[in-house]
Amino acid sequence: MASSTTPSPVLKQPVKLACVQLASGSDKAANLAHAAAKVREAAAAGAKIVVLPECFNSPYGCDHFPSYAETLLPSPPTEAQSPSFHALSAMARDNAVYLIGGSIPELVTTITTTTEGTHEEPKKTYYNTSLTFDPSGTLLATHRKIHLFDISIPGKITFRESDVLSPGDTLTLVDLPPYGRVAVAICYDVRFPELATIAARRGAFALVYPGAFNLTTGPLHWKLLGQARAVDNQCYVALCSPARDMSAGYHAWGHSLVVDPMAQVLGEAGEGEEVVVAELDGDKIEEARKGIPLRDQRRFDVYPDVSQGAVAAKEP
Ligand SMILES: NC(=O)CC(=O)C(=O)O
Repeated sequence: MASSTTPSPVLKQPVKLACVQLASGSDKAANLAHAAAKVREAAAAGAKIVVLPECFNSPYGCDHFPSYAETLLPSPPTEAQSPSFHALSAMARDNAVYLIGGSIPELVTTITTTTEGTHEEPKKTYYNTSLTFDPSGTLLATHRKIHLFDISIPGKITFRESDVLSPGDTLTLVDLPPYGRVAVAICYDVRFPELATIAARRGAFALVYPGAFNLTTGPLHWKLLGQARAVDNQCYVALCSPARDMSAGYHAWGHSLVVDPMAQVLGEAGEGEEVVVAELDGDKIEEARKGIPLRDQRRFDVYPDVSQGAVAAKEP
């Protein structure tokens, strides 16, 4: 059995988190300006942690990733390399909030030598990448979507991010003092419970997923997965979607939500633009863990603890 200890609270003081369910179009500069206005609105509502959706500065789709991709490395990039980096940094700084900046397509260009060794040619690799900034506008963490969205449901939806994107390979934990630690992952990553479990056992008080489910999987799984990750790990979960746009190529489900450690939905958007604000309270995590003491009842003599051993993680 797991040992019985009394860990210190993972969320050290209550904090308001906002999911900004954003309408984005094809004009990147307009998307960034609009995001800035909505982050301001979230901050004015008292949020100290603000979350934007997956691909908040572009339409979502494999055809769009290369044309919207920005160069983030070496960090910090120039304004020309990544206008989104600079816009997100300014949004965090201007509003004095932690900003989990949804995701943007990232371009990494590497120079490779051809097999003949005669000349070099650039190789382009694309990622779906989330940037987290602190209230001074400093970059705290970069998460590259680990599990690419490759699905095929006949007659409904086929999507293959791996046709264009490469997967990230590290779990991302970010310290947000004075509150505590969150995990950041992106959309399809929410379907992989191991990732969430490792993050929670490594002290995350919230699992934050910018995401963009669709009209097939959204109604079936979006809320279910948010509640499942919360109840499995007895922590908060935030899922932040783009607003639905039926004129776009990809129809996002919307329904951004925040779930508490007992799997109760604290706030949920509809389909359109909305800012969902919820107060996260460390006592709720401790109450859930005390009342249903899973952490003391685990049977690591029967199955392994996935959070132990070699995990590729960016620890803060
Ligand atoms: N868009 C995603 O990455 C995931 C998704 O829509 C789903 O899992 O369903």
